[in-house]
Amino acid sequence: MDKQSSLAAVIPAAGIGSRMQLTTPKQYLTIAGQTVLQHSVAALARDPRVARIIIAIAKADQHAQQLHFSVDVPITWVTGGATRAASVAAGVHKARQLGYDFVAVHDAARPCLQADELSAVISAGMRHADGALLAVPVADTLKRAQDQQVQETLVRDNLWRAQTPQVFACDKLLRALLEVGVNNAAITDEASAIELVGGHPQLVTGRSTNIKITQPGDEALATLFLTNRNI
Ligand SMILES: Nc1ccn([C@@H]2O[C@H](COP(=O)(O)OP(=O)(O)OP(=O)(O)O)[C@@H](O)[C@H]2O)c(=O)n1
Ligand SMILES: C[C@](O)(CO)[C@H](O)COP(=O)(O)O
Repeated sequence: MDKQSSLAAVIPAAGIGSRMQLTTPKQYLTIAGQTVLQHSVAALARDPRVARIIIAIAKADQHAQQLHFSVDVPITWVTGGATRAASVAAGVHKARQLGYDFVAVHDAARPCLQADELSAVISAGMRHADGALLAVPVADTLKRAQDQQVQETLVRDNLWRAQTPQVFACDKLLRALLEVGVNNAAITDEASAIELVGGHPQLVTGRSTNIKITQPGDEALATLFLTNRNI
């Protein structure tokens, strides 16, 4: 019988959240009774295929050790890097060291992920050679501007907003991240690293409720989504 493929989740949680303009990094904000990171960990632990959760935190982090995670999945901590891609690479490297075949990378700052979204992207990512990511088709009319004056309206056909989780074979993702370089500003997500080495990850339609807490006000929206699961 074939060995069953194993999957670890990797959570980049080493950012400072500068756009939120808070003194505490956004992953440690408490919303709906738990920190944003605890919500994200709980969301990932809901899929039985997630065998371990690897969390990349900043070297000087003083918040993570104070948190309790009520999940059955083992948690491993690694030190993140100066960029999101460097933090992800540290987590994927650990996943490979521990013998996992696949990784599901999920931003600490996306606490509203739902179980069916996670399940769909894991299935697609383990099936497609170039992996898969959750994404939402662009619904608004798009303008390119200069000095806040419209220069042109873009054709929005086939444009998607990338989210996480993004699911790839460990070896493939690690090789791509190292080849394109973790300090490369073009690498804003895992799929972009795979694209730059010639891959075509599969898009899995998610929901707009899977927001990334990025700017002031996003935490109120996330609270609303977490407390009203029928939205
Ligand atoms: N060096 C970094 C930078 C970001 N992240 C993580 O990547 C996710 C998404 O990044 P982003 O929203 O850009 O977070 P920050 O970099 O913290 O925010 P900002 O850009 O506003 O400073 C977050 O969970 C963040 O903690 C990370 O692990 N390591
Ligand atoms: C990975 C990501 O969340 C997908 O939308 C996003 O690319 C992170 O980007 P940011 O520039 O760090 O906000």
